Amino acid sequence: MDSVISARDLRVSIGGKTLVGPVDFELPHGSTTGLCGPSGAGKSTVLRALVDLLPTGLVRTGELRVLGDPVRNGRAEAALRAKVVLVPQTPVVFGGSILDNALFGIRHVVRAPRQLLRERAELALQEAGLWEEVRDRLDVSAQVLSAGQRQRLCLARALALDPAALLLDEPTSALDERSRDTVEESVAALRGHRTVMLVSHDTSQVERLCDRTVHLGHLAEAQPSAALS
Ligand SMILES: Nc1ncnc2c1ncn2[C@@H]1O[C@H](COP(=O)(O)OP(=O)(O)OP(=O)(O)O)[C@@H](O)[C@H]1O
Repeated sequence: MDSVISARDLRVSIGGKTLVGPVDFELPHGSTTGLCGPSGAGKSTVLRALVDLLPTGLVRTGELRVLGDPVRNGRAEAALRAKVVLVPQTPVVFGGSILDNALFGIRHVVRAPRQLLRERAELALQEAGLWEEVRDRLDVSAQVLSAGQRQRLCLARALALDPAALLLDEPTSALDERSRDTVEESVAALRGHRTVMLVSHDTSQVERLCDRTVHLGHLAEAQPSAALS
């Protein structure tokens, strides 16, 4: 078993009609893979299919394996949700403190004393490159954070779960240049020791951050299958 995620003939359909795919790819351990394609090609839908969280009516077909184990459509268990974690395009920041937000995922998944969970959350804030900016105000409301800091807080929340794969959906699309650079630095620091799939419209960003690319084509453009370059 060499790949964290393996997708074979993966499609997403609605009412029997293929909406996205077919696509084949592997995410090797420690790789950073760009998922590219024109608007509407299905990048976000593929990420949602990988975490088995498609909107009602959309159905995944084909083979999906996580750490070698097959994931049945609509039947993923909590364990899978902690192994493959999606960070959505718009950061979801809850009403509590910065620390509460970083703890939000592991608190529900890991049974351990709060102090241990806190240590994991703090390490995740370091890994996400946010620690120096928040270490003195962990108990302050997360609502005070800037857009770039919020995106890195969501990254920390995901990293605290120690996921086998991290799926990032356009993490910088809503950010100004300076915030984009800070988020990019955080993603770049994961390279080689985290397994990441990154959706981005920005081809230069994909070149900067990724070591491989999966291209999704439009069905209408008669691309029979997605290609890995
Ligand atoms: N719940 C849904 N019901 C019907 N069609 C949907 C649904 N969700 C997505 N689609 C369709 O699936 C296709 C892929 O959408 P998706 O958002 O995954 O594309 P994308 O490549 O991420 O686009 P963008 O780059 O613009 O964000 C689109 O044609 C979209 O309209």
